[in-house]
Amino acid sequence: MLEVRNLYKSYKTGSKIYPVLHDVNISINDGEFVSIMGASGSGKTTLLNCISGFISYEKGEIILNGKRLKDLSEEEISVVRNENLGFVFQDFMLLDGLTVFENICMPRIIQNGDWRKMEKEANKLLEIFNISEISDKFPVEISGGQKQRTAVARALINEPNIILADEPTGNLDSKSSESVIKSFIEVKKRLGVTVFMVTHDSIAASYCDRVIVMKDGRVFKEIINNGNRKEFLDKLLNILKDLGGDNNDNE
Ligand SMILES: Nc1ncnc2c1ncn2[C@@H]1O[C@H](COP(=O)(O)OP(=O)(O)OP(=O)(O)O)[C@@H](O)[C@H]1O
Repeated sequence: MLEVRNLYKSYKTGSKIYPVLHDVNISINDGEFVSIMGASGSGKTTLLNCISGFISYEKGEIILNGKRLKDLSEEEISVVRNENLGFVFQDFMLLDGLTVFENICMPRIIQNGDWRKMEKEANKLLEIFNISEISDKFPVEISGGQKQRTAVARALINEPNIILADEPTGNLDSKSSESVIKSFIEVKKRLGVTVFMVTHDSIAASYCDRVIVMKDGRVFKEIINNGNRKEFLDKLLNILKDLGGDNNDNE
């Protein structure tokens, strides 16, 4: 369970203070796949970075697996980050000199984990994401979609229960985007992992259980997917149209 309660965050530049998040309240259930959308500058990445413990905030609470982030030391936050969270970024962040298999194992190698257990888990992830055949290839030899699926597998090697993804389909064509989103659905179904994704891609968001739309640092609307993806996408597009601005890459 991930909860954000009455969150306020501002940035200070020189003597000026720029408020970015105002009284944000979000609650995400275990195993839910939730997207966060909204115009550029509405505070989506800031919210994700607060949840990751990468940046501080002035007021409010973030509760991850029952732990209030504010009560934790830097060291304890790092432990939560390593054990409970997996990260996926727009730019994949794979190491060019390592194969797909080695990239996936990297977070576990850093932790000096049990090699045989790691190998077994990496093989399971390769199979889930349909990348077993490219496990010995290097990032330069694979497609964008395969790179991102490798990155999702890497995010899961330490068995987190929450994946935080910032624009995971931002650098992909529509077919590769779909393959990445389907990998998140697999993650949710087979491993029960919660996925929280920032995106401008309404097609990608239409696969989610719920979409939270932000406007000017506030939660503007929440839309629940009742199972009809086409209907959900139409609803989403209408809300984004009402928002105006550059909030939708698919229009
Ligand atoms: N480190 C920072 N220092 C000062 N201001 C910042 C900083 N990071 C972000 N901002 C400002 O905070 C606001 C929210 O930024 P944020 O990146 O969270 O928005 P976003 O909704 O993720 O935007 P985008 O969709 O373009 O990625 C913007 O006005 C941005 O300029």
